[in-house]
Amino acid sequence: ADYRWPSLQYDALEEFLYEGIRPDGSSMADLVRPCKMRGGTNTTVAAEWLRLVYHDTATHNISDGTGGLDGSIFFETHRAESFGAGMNNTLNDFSAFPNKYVTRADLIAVATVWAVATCSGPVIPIRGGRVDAETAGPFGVPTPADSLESLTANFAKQGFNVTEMIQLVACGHTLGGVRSPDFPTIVSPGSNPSDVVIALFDDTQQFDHKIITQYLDSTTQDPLITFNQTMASDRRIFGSDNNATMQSMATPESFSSTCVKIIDKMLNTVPSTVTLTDEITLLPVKVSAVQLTLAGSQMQFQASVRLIQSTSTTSVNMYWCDRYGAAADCKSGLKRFAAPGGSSTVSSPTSEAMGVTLKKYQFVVPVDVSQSVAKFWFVVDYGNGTKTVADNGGTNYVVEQDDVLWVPSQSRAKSVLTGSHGWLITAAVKTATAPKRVYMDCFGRATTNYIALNATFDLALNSSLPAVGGYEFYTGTAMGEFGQSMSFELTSVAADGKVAVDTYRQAGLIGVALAATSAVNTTTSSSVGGKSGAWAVAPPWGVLGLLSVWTLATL
Ligand code: HEM
Repeated sequence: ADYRWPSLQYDALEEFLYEGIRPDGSSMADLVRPCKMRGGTNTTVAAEWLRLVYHDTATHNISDGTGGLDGSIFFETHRAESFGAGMNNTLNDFSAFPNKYVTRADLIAVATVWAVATCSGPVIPIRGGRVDAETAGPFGVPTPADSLESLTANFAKQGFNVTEMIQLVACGHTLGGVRSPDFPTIVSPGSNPSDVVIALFDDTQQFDHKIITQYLDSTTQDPLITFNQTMASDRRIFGSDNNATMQSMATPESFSSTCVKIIDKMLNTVPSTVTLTDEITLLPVKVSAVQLTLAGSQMQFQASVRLIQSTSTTSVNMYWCDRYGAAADCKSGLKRFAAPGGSSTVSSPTSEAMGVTLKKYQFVVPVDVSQSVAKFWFVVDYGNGTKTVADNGGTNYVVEQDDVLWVPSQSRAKSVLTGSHGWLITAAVKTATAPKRVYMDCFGRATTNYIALNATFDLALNSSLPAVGGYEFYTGTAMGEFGQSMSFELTSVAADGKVAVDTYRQAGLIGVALAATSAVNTTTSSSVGGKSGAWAVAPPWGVLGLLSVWTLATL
C-alpha cells in the first residue's frame, strides 16, 4: 500500500509479471501465449510449465518447514519421479530470465500464473520473495502407482488435506496429458516407436472444468483413470471422498474459484525460512529504465513511464528540475519538459487476462552538464478533460546523484569483443571528485549451472575516451558467465572518501535502441507539479490515495 519508486524488488517482480520481458526485449511471455502448443506435440507449453511447478513444490514437508517452491527442480529432472521431455523443455524456457530480484523460484510461480491465464483460466494472485535452492532437494513427488493411503499421506506431508489434494490434482490435470515415452505402461507408443503419443486428460487444451464434468458423467479420457488400473492415481484421488469435491467443482465458476485458491496455496508453499512479499499488484504508473548518462559530447537523461491506457487520446510529458544553477530544484519556478520520443504497448498473459492495455512511453532528453537533473515527474493528459500529475506520491522521482554514471553506449557484451563470456562496462566519473577507486558489484542468476554469481571488479581510467563536461571515463570487465540478465552497481569513492553509487543497472539494456531524442521546453507554470518539498501528510483522497501510488491532482 505504501509503494514508492524505487522499490527494486517490487519493481522487478511487477515488471516481469505484467510485461514478461527482459531489458533486451526477449519475451518469456511469448513462449507460452496464446496457450501455445509445444512444437511436435499435442500438449501445450502451459501444461509443461504447470507440471513443473508442482514437482518443485511437492517436496515440501509441513512439519519441519523444508522444501517447497524453491527452484530445486532445476537440479532434479534426472530423477524418475520428475523426468520427461516437458520438464527439460521448461527448464530451457526459464533458464535465461531470472534476475537479481526475480529468483528462479519466483519465475516458476509467475510462469504458473501465466500458464493458467493464457489458456483461458483465471488470474491467480502472486507474491514474490522465494529463495532459490542451489542443490537438489529431498525425493518424494507422488507417482501414478502410489496407493490412496500413500498419496493421502504424501499430500498431508506437503500441507494439503484430502479435499485440497483432489482440488489441486484436478486443477493441474485440466491441462496436458500423459506421454508414451515417459509412461509406456500407461500410454502405448504408436506404430513408429519414435512417435510421441500424448493421451490428454480431457478433450480441451483450455484451463477449464471439463476434467471434472467428463469424470462425473463417465466420459473421461484421463489416462490416469481409464488406462492401467495400477497406475490410476487420478481415479483413486478423485473418488476418495465419494466425489463430493469433484461435484463441488462442476461449474465453470466453482472450478475457477477453487483453482485460484488452491494454486495460490501451492505457490505459497515455500520453506518456512522464506518470507513472501505483499501481493504483486499492477502499478497504475510505472517508472523504469531511468538513466542519467553521457552520450557523445553531452549529458543525456533517459526514463520510461508505463500507463494504463484508459482513453485512446492519452498523452504524457516528462517534467524535471535542474540539479545546479539558478533553477536548481525548480527554485525559481522554472521546470523543463519534453514529450516522449517513442512508445510501445507491453503485455503479459496476466495483463491480457485482466483486460488492461499498458503503454510505455520512453523519454530521451539532452541535458546541460552545468544543470544536470535533480528530480522528475510526469503530467498525463487523458484527452477527455482530465489531467493528472504522477509524482511518486508527492515526492517526485529523485535522481540520487551524478558523481558516477553508467555509460551504456560505451559498454558491450564481452563475447562481442573476444568470444569469451562477460561484460565490458564503462562509467563516467566526475573528475573533480578525484576518485581513488571505481568498482562494480555484479550479480547474475541466469547462469548455466543455475548458481547465482556475485563478484566485484575494478574499473580503470580509460584514456582512449576523451573527457566530457567534467567527467572522465573508467572501464572494467565483468569476467564470468553472469548471463543476459546481469545487473550491477557502480561505485566511485572520491578522494575525500565520499561514496557515490549508480544503483541497479541492467546489462541487458546495452545495445537496445533508444527512442528519438526529444526537444526540451521550459515553463514557469505552477500547475504542472514540481513543487519543492514532499507531502507532509497523506493526500486527502482516501481510498484512492491508498490504492494508488501517485498524486492525483486534477488540474
Ligand atoms: C498424485 C499426484 C500426481 C500424479 C501421480 C501425477 C502424475 C502425472 C503423470 C504421470 C503425468 C504425465 C507426465 C508425462 O507423461 O511426462 C502428469 C502430467 C501432468 N501433471 Fe500431474 N500428477 C500429479 C499431480 C499433479 C498436480 C498437483 C499438478 C498441478 C497442479 C499436475 C499437473 C500436471 C500437468 C499440467 C501435466 C501435463 C504435462 C504435459 O502435458 O506436458 N499434476 N501427471
